Amino acid sequence: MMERALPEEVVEIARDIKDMRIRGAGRIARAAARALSMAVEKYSGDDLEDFRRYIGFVAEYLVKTRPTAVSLPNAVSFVVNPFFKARDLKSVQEARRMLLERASAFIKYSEDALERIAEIGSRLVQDGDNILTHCNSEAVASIIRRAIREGKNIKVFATETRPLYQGHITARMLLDAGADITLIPDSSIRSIIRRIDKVIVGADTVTANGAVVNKIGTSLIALIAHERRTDFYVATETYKFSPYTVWGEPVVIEERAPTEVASQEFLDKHPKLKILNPSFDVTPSSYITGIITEIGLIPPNAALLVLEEVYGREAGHEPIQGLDEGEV
Ligand SMILES: O=C(COP(=O)(O)O)[C@H](O)[C@H](O)COP(=O)(O)O
Repeated sequence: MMERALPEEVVEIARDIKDMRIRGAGRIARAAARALSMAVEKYSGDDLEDFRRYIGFVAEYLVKTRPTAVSLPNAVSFVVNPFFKARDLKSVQEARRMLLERASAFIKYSEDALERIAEIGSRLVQDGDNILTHCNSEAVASIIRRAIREGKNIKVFATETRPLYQGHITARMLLDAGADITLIPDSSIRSIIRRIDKVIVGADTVTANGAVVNKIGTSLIALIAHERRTDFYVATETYKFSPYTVWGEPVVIEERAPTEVASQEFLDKHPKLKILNPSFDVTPSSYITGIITEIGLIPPNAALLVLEEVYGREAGHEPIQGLDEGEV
């Protein structure tokens, strides 16, 4: 792989994604689209072949920041694939325009999708509902905000979401929206579930067979909800459906640093101690009541149909084009 200097703004966004200053699958996807725009704007040459290699390099660099949320490679593919497929481009200028248009189209799509999800999701929320959520999902937050705006009197229970406490972000966000919100320890779900009418969580990846990959602990909540016959919904944009899983490519579960679980001091004191810190888990489709997307409320078993709808006959596997071309 050829190393090449990247604009500082692109490096900074990649670093923010890696270190989770930008986090959540939707925000990560939009940040990647923004980073691609910046990379395009900062390119100063006029050699189309060199520009192709440069964009391929930036695309791969961005995709490598975090492995689990398919929204990231899907956003990058949405922006760069038409460019790599276009055989009639005559100048860098023309290519630049195309990429910038695709990047802003993705960002707009993503923002509009959240509004649609809010609209569709809030129809499921009844006045008086107690809703449980896990981690921090802007798709879920958009539904809850909308339900509150519609005058529904609801209570929200948010898990802390250890080890990084994304539940605190959810609590802050929803307090700002005027929600009645209660923060609960992750381990309290089984004793609290009897008070819950609906669980709504976000997604990092939805597989072709309707399983949902989301923050670690999600599958345990789904299991407990299933045991008690409590509805368990997933709110997600369709660009979190993974075309890569159609032919069985596994979803890589991110393993994060041991220091997120125990302090360096504690680890130094106990050098034989092992730590496992998987960041996501997989909830099987049989525990999921429905998936709330911008194209409608779908049964998890229809995930493959959504992939066909979004990717057409390319749903099998559309890798980011250009990444295996030449030296990139
Ligand atoms: O699991 C997480 C975030 O994990 P992390 O904090 O490790 O990124 C969220 O539930 C999904 O990304 C959906 O979020 P959104 O609906 O905002 O895309």
